[in-house]
Amino acid sequence: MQAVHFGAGNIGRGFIGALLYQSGYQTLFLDVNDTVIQELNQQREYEVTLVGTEQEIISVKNVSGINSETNPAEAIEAISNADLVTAAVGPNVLPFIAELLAEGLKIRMKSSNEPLNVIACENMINGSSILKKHVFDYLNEEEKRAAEQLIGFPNAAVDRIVPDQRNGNILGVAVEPYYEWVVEQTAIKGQRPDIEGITYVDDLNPYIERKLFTVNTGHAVPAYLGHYKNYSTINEAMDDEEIEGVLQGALQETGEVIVRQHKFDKAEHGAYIQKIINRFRNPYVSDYVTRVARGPIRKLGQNDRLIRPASLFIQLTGQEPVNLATVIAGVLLYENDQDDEARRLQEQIAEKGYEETLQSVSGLAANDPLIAAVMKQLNVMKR
Ligand SMILES: NC(=O)c1ccc[n+]([C@@H]2O[C@H](COP(=O)([O-])OP(=O)(O)OC[C@H]3O[C@@H](n4cnc5c(N)ncnc54)[C@H](O)[C@@H]3O)[C@@H](O)[C@H]2O)c1
Ligand SMILES: O=P(O)(O)OC[C@@H](O)[C@@H](O)[C@H](O)[C@H](O)CO
Repeated sequence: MQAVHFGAGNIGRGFIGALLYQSGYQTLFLDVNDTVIQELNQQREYEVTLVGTEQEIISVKNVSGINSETNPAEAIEAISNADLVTAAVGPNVLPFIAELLAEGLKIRMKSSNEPLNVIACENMINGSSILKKHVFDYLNEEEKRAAEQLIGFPNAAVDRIVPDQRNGNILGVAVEPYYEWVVEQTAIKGQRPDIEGITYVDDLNPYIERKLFTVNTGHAVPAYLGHYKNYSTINEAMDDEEIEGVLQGALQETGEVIVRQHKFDKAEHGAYIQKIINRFRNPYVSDYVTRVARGPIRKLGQNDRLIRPASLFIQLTGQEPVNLATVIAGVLLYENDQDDEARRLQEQIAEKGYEETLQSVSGLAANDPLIAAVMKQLNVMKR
């Protein structure tokens, strides 16, 4: 079985590629990083090291790559012949892979009636549905009708902490042992892909919101407050009692929302929160605050890990989400010249000020109580 995966980065190699190999797939990675593609084609395998109290090494074999920027024709052909397409390129990159994907799907739909599923494995709500919309921009009406019949875009939630690799080994990845890959089975066309480790569910919404608003909201706390306090790694930030306090508080706030919205059991959710916090403390995983804080404009988006649960918390409880407001203030204070979005955010702040910038990137109305709550915390932090 042949899988085509967009994005041979951290999660692509450290999670999706490993599970696909263990389930018997040959995986062809499409990426624009030529060094990684060349190395994949030379080595034809790489190691994923599960780091915890004990180490385990998985040799991921049957892999190859195509530089989809310099060699689009081969990439399109590979897509047209695939048994499964997956992607982990980052939410902002999905529009840029859509045309190539659409070209591959057009060829496939002309030559075969075999269904195909495309799974976007990004930290976002409705990632595959959003990718589908971008792909459909490149199809005519007849192609869209055929694609509605044959091409599934099931949404997914993926969870495994895969830090940037700084060990000089281009392909090898050190990852935490924990993982979760939940896929919306109702949107699948044809047979469910038989991948060991996927949990299929009818309604993904509770799972993606629980993941995004616990793991990713939580992760944002040591990232932004850690950077604010001059720590460089998540582990260092996790040793700071004040940060730990905001983390616990923020996850109580998002927990209130998740339990009420999705009827999760309160005690079970409490245990889930503590398990997540322990994952951030894993001393064997060395993760930099700048990776976890990357893309601050995206992270202040209306449906992302901070604004959405904070808004829902206000709506549902009528109270101020003091801890989430503190993290959002931390995002507004995030300065990092190496991060394009952080630079752009600070440029906007210099031009329009914090309040107007927050409104424009989050889509919140000027009189939204969350804006006032964030400004209150920002003033405390700037003192
Ligand atoms: N790293 C994690 O811990 C983790 C965990 C869960 C989910 N995710 C999500 O997975 C996605 C990828 O994250 P990552 O950490 O692997 O990032 P990454 O930067 O390590 O990998 C992204 C890869 O996409 C490639 N890419 C960029 N533009 C491309 C294009 N046009 N076509 C093909 N490839 C392209 C990049 O070269 C890179 O190799 C994000 O949405 C992230 O939120 C990451
Ligand atoms: O990938 P991002 O930028 O959306 O978020 C940064 C981290 O929180 C994220 O990559 C986590 O490590 C991952 O989501 C864990 O499953």
